[in-house]
Amino acid sequence: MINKLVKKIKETGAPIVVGLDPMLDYIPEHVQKKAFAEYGDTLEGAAEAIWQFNKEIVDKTYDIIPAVKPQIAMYEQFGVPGLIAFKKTVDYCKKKDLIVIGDIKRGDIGSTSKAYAVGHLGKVKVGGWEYAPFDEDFATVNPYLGSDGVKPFIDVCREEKKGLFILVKTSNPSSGEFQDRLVDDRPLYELVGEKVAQWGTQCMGDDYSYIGAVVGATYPEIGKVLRKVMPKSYILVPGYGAQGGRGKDLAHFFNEDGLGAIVNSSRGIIAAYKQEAYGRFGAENFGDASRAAAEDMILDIRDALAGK
Ligand SMILES: O=C(O)c1cc(=O)[nH]c(=O)n1[C@@H]1O[C@H](COP(=O)(O)O)[C@@H](O)[C@H]1O
Repeated sequence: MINKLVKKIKETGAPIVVGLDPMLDYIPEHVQKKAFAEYGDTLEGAAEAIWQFNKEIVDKTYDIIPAVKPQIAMYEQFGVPGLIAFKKTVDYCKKKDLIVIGDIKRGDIGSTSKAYAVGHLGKVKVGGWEYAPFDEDFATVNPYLGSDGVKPFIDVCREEKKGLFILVKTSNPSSGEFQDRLVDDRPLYELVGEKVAQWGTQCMGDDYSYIGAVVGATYPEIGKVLRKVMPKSYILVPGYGAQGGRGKDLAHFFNEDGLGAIVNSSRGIIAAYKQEAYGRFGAENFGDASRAAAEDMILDIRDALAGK
C-alpha cells in the first residue's frame, strides 16, 4: 500500500490528506435538516448527516488528492450508527481509489493490539469464513506500550500489504510534556523515531517503508531532525491550517526527492465554506469550497517545496 500511496502522490502532485473529521457543527444546515427529517433527532440521523457530508466532500475532491484520513472518534461519538457511517466512508473512499488512513490511534498489550490490528487492517475468522471488518489501508498507532504493543500491527501489515503511521511527535500544545523529555540526554521523540526507523527497515516497499510516523506540522524544527532520523519512513504531518501549520514551515519534513511526507488538513478543508476566504461558495456549495481549499493547500505546499 505504501507503493500505491507514493504512486498516487506522484500522479496528483499533491502530498496532502483530507481529514474526514465530521463534527455536526461543521455540517451545513440543509444537510442536517434532510437527515433529521428522515431519521428524527437520533444517532441514526446524525450518522446519516455525517455520511452525506463526507460523500459530497469526497465527490468534489477525490480526483485531485491521493488520500483521506477519517478520525474514528468523530464517528464513535454517535455510537454504533456513527461506526456504520465510518465504515460506509471507508468503503466509498476506496471505491473512489483513494488511500484510506484510519486515524484510530490504537495500541495496547500484544493480544489486544492484535485484535485492533485484525479489526482495522486485517481479516477476522468466523467459523469457516474470513471477514475484513473495517479494512482501512493504513492506521495510526500509539507506541506508548512499547514493541509488543506495536508488533501485532506490523505483522498484520506485512500479511495484508498495509501500513502504519506511528505517533512520534504530536502536533498538540502539550505534546512536549512527555514526548520532549530527555532520556539519556536525548528527547524521547528522537528515541521513538529511531525505533520507527528500525521497524521500518524490516518492512520496505520499493523506496519507502510501510511503517511511517506522525510528526506535527506545528513543530517544524523537530520535523527537520526527525526527517533525518527516519529517512525511509513516510511522515504523516497533521496540524496544517486550523492548528497553525503553514506550507512554508513544512519543506524540511520532505526528502530531497520531494517525497516522504503527506500533510493532513481536516477542519481547514471540510469546513472551508465557513471561512472568509471561501465564504463566497455559501453553505449550499460546501463541497466546492472544500475543493478550492484543497487546491490552495496543494499550491501552498508545492511552493514550499520549490523554495518559494
Ligand atoms: O494522528 C493524527 O492524525 C494526529 C496527530 C497529531 O499529532 N495531531 C493531530 O491533529 N492529529 C489528527 O489530525 C487531525 C487534525 O485536524 P485539523 O486540526 O482540523 O486539521 C485530527 O484528526 C487529529 O486527531
